[in-house]
Amino acid sequence: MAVYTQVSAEEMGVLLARYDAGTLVSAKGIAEGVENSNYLVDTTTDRFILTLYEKRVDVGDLPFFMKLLDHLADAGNPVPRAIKDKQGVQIQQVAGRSACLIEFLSGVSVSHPTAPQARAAGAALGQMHKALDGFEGARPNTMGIGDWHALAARCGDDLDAIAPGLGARVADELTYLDQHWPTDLPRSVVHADLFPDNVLMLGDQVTGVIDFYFACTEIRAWDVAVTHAAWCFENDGSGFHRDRSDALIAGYEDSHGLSPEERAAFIALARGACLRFLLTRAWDWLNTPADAMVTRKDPLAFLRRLDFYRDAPAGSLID
Ligand SMILES: Nc1ncnc2c1ncn2[C@@H]1O[C@H](COP(=O)(O)OP(=O)(O)OP(=O)(O)O)[C@@H](O)[C@H]1O
Ligand SMILES: N[C@@H](CCO)C(=O)O
Repeated sequence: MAVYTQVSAEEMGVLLARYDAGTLVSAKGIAEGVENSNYLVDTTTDRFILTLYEKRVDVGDLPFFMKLLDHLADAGNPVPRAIKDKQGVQIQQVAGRSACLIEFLSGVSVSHPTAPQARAAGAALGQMHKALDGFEGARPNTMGIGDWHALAARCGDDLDAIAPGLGARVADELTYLDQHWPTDLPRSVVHADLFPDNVLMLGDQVTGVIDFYFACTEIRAWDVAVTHAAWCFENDGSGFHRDRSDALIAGYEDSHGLSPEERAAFIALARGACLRFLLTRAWDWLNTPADAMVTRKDPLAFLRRLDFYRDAPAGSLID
């Protein structure tokens, strides 16, 4: 479920009156997602998403996210803008939460991408990276390599309760990444969470890229590595799909491209991507009661991916 905060029809009506967006016809809570409360809002003139920002989004970051989405949309990327009210305001207060009325984009997210869909996702990522070259906004990555030691320490011995030996495996990986993490690759603002559930598609076309709430300034190729780890395996981390991998990288090459230095660092970046999601999932796993309404995501799905990248011969994935 992802409706933590209830919004009454009266509150919804008061909100819509601030906009040139028609009057309320219906509003339904959206079940998908775990971070924020989302409603599908139909008015007499249009359809919108109403997002209320919950615990994980720092409201101080919202102006950065709005500027980023406006910049990407202006450059022709299929990302949803936050609608401006009659006064030009994008960030509102609804039911005690910061909230935005957001453009609705059509399409559905795929759970088992085909190679053509992976290619389209790679191309969409490259187009965004092109548009972000020179973008002036910046936001530190709060889930980057500098944060993984502390996150692992916070999980502590409980990692072994998820899987025997996981704590030692994480410690070894941190040592490897500290020694092999690239320091001189180009950086830019990146999406940082381009999983299939954050890409809306119609057939093989990308119709929407959503959920920019982890967007940050990072090594640009890390975004490719995150996307690769998210798209090229079975959801439980087993079964690497070589066809999706080739297609994803070909799509990215079509629209942006990787330098030889980025290619050389790709496996280390992908191992870092796996560790990031392993650790954040492990933390959530340990701190979300098993009977909570939110579905916990399996940290071991990223341990399996990590093992795959660790064992992949250098240059075997993207050459
Ligand atoms: N602009 C949009 N247009 C159409 N549908 C959207 C849009 N934004 C969100 N959705 C729908 O709402 C669902 C939840 O949105 P989202 O993934 O952003 O949730 P979240 O809780 O913020 O994040 P997370 O995926 O990290 O849990 C999406 O799966 C999608 O179906
Ligand atoms: N996409 C992430 C959740 C957001 O960080 C995951 O699947 O673990």
